[in-house]
Amino acid sequence: LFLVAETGFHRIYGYDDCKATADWLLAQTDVRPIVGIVCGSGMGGLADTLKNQVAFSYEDIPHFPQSTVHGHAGRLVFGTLKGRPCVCMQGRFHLYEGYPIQKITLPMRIFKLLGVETVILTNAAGGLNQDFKVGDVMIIKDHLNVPGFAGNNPLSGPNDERFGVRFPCMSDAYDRELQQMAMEIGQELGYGDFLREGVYCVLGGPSFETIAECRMLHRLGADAVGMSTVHEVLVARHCGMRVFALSLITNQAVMDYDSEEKANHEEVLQTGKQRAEQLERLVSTMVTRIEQNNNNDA
Ligand SMILES: O=P(O)(O)O[C@H]1O[C@H](CO)[C@@H](O)[C@H]1O
Ligand SMILES: Nc1nc2[nH]cnc2c(=O)[nH]1
Repeated sequence: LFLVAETGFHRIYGYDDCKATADWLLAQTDVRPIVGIVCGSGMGGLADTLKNQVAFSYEDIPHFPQSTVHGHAGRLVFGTLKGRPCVCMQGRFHLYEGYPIQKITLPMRIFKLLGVETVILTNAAGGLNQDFKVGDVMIIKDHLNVPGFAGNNPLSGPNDERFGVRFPCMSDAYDRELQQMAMEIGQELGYGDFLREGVYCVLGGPSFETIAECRMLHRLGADAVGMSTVHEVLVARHCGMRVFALSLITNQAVMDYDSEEKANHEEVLQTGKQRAEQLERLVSTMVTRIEQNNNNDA
């Protein structure tokens, strides 16, 4: 019964709710996705590259939250990428939208119950690493979960063993093989000049960081800062899906009191547009190889 318990004002969606939503979706499409993709701010074009689409507006999907942020269309798109069955969130949810953290990550559990094995997460982020430039693509190798330090973790609350263990390991959160694969594909596609790797730090937002905050995060080992992804990674790993994540560096975090730069969402969306095609090619090539990897394993 605790699965439908209330925490404070918010209903927790449990296994049965996630299953009901997954079954509702599966009843309306023949696509059986093995890869789930989440589009970051301004990167929704990725979803448009899926062929043979069956798309659902978030408002029509039982238990699904609604997108409220510009650059997040609010559609769940099923289809194929180079023949491989995928599902793609054209728009994600963020803490600052006011949703309880468990609701932000609900789609990851629905992905799992749809049959998804590998999740590819994308986001827009500010560059803290001084070697990074706007337009760089950072393969995420690790994260700093700042809201988690204060107890704001989507896995808080009763644990349902059908999803995963009470205390999941996170030292292997980002699949090393997939990171390697992305590097190789990036080199093959001629993206070596703007492909990086690094540590992503999540904050609650919606305000962008102060100069002192950027300096602090940089000293703590973060290469990029944003307001998403990490919560999804925690829930995806908890239920045993493989995770690959990347950040598009859409702006330079301001680290210097002499700087005239000001972070803003328009710049974030604009950079997304400029790199859209290359990101789409990188992700779709990865999807092709992920399938091959699984076949090789079999
Ligand atoms: O992380 P995504 O969804 O790409 O969005 C990023 O861009 C927005 C700020 O411009 C924030 O929501 C931040 O998290
Ligand atoms: N927190 C944060 N999120 C972002 N998303 C895109 N750019 C940024 C940034 O500079 N800071």
